[in-house]
Amino acid sequence: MSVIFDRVALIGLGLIAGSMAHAMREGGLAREITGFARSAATRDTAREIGLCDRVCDSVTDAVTDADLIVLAVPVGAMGDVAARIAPHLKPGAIITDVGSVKQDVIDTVGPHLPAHVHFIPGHPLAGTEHSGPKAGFASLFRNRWWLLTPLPDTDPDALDRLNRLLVAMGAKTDRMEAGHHDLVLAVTSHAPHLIAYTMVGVADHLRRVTDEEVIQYSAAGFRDFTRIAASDPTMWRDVFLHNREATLDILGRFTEELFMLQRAIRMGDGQQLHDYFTRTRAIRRGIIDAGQDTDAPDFGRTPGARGS
Ligand SMILES: NC(=O)c1ccc[n+]([C@@H]2O[C@H](COP(=O)([O-])OP(=O)(O)OC[C@H]3O[C@@H](n4cnc5c(N)ncnc54)[C@H](O)[C@@H]3O)[C@@H](O)[C@H]2O)c1
Ligand SMILES: O=C(O)C(=O)C[C@]1(C(=O)O)C=C[C@@H](O)C=C1
Repeated sequence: MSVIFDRVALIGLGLIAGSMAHAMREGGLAREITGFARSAATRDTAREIGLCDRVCDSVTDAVTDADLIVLAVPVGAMGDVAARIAPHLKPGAIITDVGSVKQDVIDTVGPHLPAHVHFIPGHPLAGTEHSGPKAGFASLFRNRWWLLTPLPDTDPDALDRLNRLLVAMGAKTDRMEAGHHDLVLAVTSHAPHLIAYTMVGVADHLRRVTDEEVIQYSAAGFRDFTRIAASDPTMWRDVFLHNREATLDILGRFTEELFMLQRAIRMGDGQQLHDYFTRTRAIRRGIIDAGQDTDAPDFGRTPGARGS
């Protein structure tokens, strides 16, 4: 692999930035990686494990002379970070983010950035329930989608260069309109996380009645919920606050379906339950047949260039 960016600045040194650092180093994709995180403890840990070539104590130092700046902080912090770094950005620099929500990030980051940089919002559809500088690993993005939501006037050369980096880190890339992205992710990621949080909350209430049995005998389905419900509280608070409308839309639909199934159970309508589960099984099999079993199904993405 060859160098794609001379200097990359990672702002926020958690799971996603850390995984990018490992993947870029493994592939020799950047000549120098600088990093900054808000908390001194996180910066110290990042230094201890040698996550970046240079961990800076100020965000200004981290972005000065950077060719690529990656905003990898919770969605609610993106606007503030953009405002702080804006005066220090090199002309021609590319700024991307990895936030799980796109329209809100465009609305809060975009207005701070000078006209002489290229802002290309993005979102890797890859993660774990772990967070922090020690959570990252080089293969996180391998064979996973990385969606880009470029603005209409985005410079094609800048887009191509960023795309090359993402593909070199192992990702499959696609483009999507930001509002559409937020609706798709509300279905495939945001609402499912809220449902997992709720289910674990219900089990926690029940535990007070049944003592330890809920935990001791937890079956595979519930264990999957607990894994997801262990995800970072700040990140997920911000996702729901900043993708509010799409999430509420999907939760409204979810509640209607749940009531319908609840009624079928109450009425003993086995046929309705069986038909419903047959349809959902076909969806799962369709995902596997399409080779997407590790990622989100295609909910009518807008057509766009694929990176791989
Ligand atoms: N975790 C996932 O599964 C996942 C997947 C895809 C995208 N994302 C998105 O990536 C972003 C980062 O998530 P993560 O999982 O790496 O989180 P993380 O909690 O592991 O890391 C976040 C980092 O940001 C730092 N930070 C927080 N506020 C800051 C601020 N104001 N200025 C500077 N640094 C600040 C924290 O110190 C921490 O180092 C989020 O926007 C999230 O929505 C997460
Ligand atoms: O695998 C997980 O733990 C995840 O939740 C990752 C996951 C998701 O698939 O929903 C979570 C949030 C993101 O923005 C992208 C990916």
